[in-house]
Amino acid sequence: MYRSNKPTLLLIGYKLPPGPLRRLIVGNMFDIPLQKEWKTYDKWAKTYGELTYLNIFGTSILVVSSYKMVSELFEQRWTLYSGRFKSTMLSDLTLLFHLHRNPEGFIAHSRHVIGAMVMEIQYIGDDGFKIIYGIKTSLNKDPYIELAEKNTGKIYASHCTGRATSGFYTNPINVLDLVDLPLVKYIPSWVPGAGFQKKAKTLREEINAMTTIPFTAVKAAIKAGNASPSIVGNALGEINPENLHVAEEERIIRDIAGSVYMAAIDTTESAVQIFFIAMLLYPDVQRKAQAELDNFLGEDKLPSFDDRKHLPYIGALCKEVLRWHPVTPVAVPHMLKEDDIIGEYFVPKGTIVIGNTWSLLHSKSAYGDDADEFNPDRFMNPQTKYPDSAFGFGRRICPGRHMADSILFILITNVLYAFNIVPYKTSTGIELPSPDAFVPGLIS
Ligand code: HEM
Repeated sequence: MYRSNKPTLLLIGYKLPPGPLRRLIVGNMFDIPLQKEWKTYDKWAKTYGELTYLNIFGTSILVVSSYKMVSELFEQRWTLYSGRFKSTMLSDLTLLFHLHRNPEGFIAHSRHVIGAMVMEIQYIGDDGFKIIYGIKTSLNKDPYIELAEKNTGKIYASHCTGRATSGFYTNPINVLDLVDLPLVKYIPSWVPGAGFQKKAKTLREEINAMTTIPFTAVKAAIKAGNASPSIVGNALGEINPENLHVAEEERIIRDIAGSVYMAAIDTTESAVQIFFIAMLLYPDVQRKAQAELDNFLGEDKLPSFDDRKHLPYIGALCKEVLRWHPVTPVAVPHMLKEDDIIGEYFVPKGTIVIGNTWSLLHSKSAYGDDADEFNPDRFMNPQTKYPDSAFGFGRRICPGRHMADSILFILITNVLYAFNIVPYKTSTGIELPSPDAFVPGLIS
């Protein structure tokens, strides 16, 4: 394999990777399903192999479905495969989405701050978001958590390549809203089906609220002299007031904190919900985990982070939660920055590149014939691959993954130690969740 940045026209002799038949103009628009899109991606992986090529209204999409190809493209060729695609709906957004799209330039500074935020933290503890904003959250109806719950689903849905809905977004978003189709934004809003401009406006306002509200609260607290220590506070304190770019620096801090706020909450919360569903569907696993806790802790002590090394089955259970139903089953798309050659195939610049998370984490060769079942025992074998694809790929892999892992561990151990998770009883019997009932969308 070799890589070339030659212009498209010179690449005679190469073909596009295989994929479902494309229709005139719309391409594969109608091949992306409204429900459980990861199942379709999985079917494509089985039909077309490690690379599946799609095209929607002229925008190329490449689905990557093998560990070998994931490593080749997202890791070895990371300079090409780490871009973020531009969502037409969100294209006017400020730094936050520039950051997502293109990490170069002043972004080096930004990424440093994100890294510091996430890497220096082992766990959040009882104080919720104190670490980012220093804002104490309340147990009931906390406005900051509600803001995140209300909006993150929509934001993620806007980055999805399917006609997705998200758990928090009940109005379906059409694929036209989602992929980067430059001409689409010039369609007048009175054209039937083109109401996405209105949706985009609402979405922009909501994202703006998420980045601005907590940031403004921290600034007000600093001014009033009663701010708790926080990363936002520290970063603001480091700005040199004589710097000509104070406003720009503040904006960077605001948007980075906002992006962590958006990236952290809905994902982690979704993983916890998946844990509850698994415990309802697999009561034997629950009992086995509780037996491990009881054997080690006895009756007088709540589990803590330090106990992790003594609780291998719970550690395996946490990994299985991430693997069994990945929070982002169709991953967060990357964007290819230049034309590329992969073996006999040509992939054009601007292609949306999707790691096929679901298929990778349900691969029978990696996880065994029972890969569709929830079975933490598979991770008791140290040879079993850690489900890192649940956190994305290459240089874009989730920087909050260690924190997410710690949060999951402490929540799971404490819940299992104190509670039995049992199905809801109705007059007609017990109600179990269906493993097929996961909502479609980027965060499922
Ligand atoms: C179970 C919980 C979580 C899951 C499943 C998850 C998953 C992901 C995924 C799939 C991506 C995209 C990676 C890619 O583009 O290839 C991502 C990005 C990101 N995550 Fe997480 N995440 C979780 C929790 C967190 C937490 C707790 C934080 C912060 C404290 C966080 C911060 C971020 C940030 C800042 C990005 C953007 C990175 C970039 O664009 O370069 N995530 N996450």
